[in-house]
Amino acid sequence: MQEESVQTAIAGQKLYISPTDLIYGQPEVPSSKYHTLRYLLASTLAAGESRIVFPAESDDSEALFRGCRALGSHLEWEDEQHRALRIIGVGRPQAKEAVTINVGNAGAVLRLLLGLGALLPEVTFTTDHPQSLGKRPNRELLEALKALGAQCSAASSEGYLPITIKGGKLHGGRIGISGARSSQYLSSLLYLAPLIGERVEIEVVDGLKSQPFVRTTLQVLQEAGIEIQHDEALLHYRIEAGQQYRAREYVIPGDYPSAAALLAACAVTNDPSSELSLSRLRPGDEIGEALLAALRAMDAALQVDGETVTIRGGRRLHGIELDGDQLIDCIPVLVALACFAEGKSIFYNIESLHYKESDRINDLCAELRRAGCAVLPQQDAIIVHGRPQGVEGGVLVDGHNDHRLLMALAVVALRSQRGLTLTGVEHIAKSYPHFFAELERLGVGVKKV
Ligand SMILES: O=C(O)C1=C[C@@H](OP(=O)(O)O)[C@@H](O)[C@H](O)C1
Ligand SMILES: C=C(OP(=O)(O)O)C(=O)O
Repeated sequence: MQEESVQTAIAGQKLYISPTDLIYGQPEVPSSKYHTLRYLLASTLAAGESRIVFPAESDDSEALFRGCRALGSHLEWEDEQHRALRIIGVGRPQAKEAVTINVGNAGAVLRLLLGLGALLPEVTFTTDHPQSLGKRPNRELLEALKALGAQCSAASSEGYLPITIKGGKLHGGRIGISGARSSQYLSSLLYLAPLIGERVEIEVVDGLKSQPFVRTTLQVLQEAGIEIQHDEALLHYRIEAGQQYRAREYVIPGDYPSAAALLAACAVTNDPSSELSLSRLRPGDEIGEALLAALRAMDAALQVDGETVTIRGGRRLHGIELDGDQLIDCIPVLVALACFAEGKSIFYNIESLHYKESDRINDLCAELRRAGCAVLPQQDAIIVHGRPQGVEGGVLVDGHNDHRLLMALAVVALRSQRGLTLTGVEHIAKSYPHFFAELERLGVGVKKV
């Protein structure tokens, strides 16, 4: 078996992650994927020049850049280090001819662009990830767009890609949208509604999952000068016509779900000298606060100083009961951490994890069990029986096209006796291309196999 050191994870390669007792350093946390998406779209929809400092760089960002350009905006890096992006926005999306957008594996990018794409005469959305994004539903959103006057056709009745929308002439009115499987459908309609030219009223039916993302959407829309009236429960919205997105400068904070993987990686290590310090983590972020509270509840050694979060290893962790809907993208790494906590953990209210890049309940549990963890998948929960003594490992585990599963499996490898070999590692690039290289810099043995 030939082994060499890792720089980037490429297709077809496997990575062996060693058991590791000690990690140490100040890793650079990637920029927030949630804010990059929202600020870039707001800038695309504003007439004039906007500037975005520290946009996320990842496969999802590349898909977003392609989408913004297809809507008619001009994007340009300000400097060679890619610290800031200048965007000349279009005001209202424009295209003379039919356009095609490859949205990669980026669910939120797809969903938010589906809404805005309905302002174009004809747009087709495709994916080069048919096994992942190609199997995620869009039906409810397409039905809402039809109710606003768009013609939509999809590869299946569930609204799978490829999807073609013939739009252009939309009308307002009162529409319903399901919030049961994804909040992204609602966010999509909230971005579109101000540009329709008539008042739109939206009623969320079936409850609303992932509410923190809707609050982030509303916050960004407000910063962009868009007024949305809504109730406290986030179920009813009224959006008046005649509004315009405002061009401005935005600064992207650090990404909490990426930070969650690093924090869990440190918390799982046995040596009390393990320590990571992460910066650019904005205090007060709803998902961030939920993440820190969950780690504290497990008794991880955390210290917060302004935008810097420091964590140490070598602690006996405790099992938790957690409503996972408040920090849905952080659940896989928290489940991985709970595999080494004392006692039982229950992650509940997580049914929407079935509809992510993989089935993050069944696929995650299958791989964790292979590694030696005691986890039980349920329809809307994961139950973990912690094994503080560690797990055997020494097997091949697969990421199921899913960056968050890869991060979770890497965390487990650190506390295994024989390490884990990960397949499908290239999918890490969806949100955190340098994750494995960063682990290696922090002291983890990461080898291409
Ligand atoms: O709006 C967003 O930016 C996102 C919403 C969430 O999806 P759901 O609303 O489908 O849970 C989340 O999982 C995704 O990574 C990003
Ligand atoms: C679910 C995720 O992303 P998306 O829905 O944007 O594909 C994620 O990043 O964990």
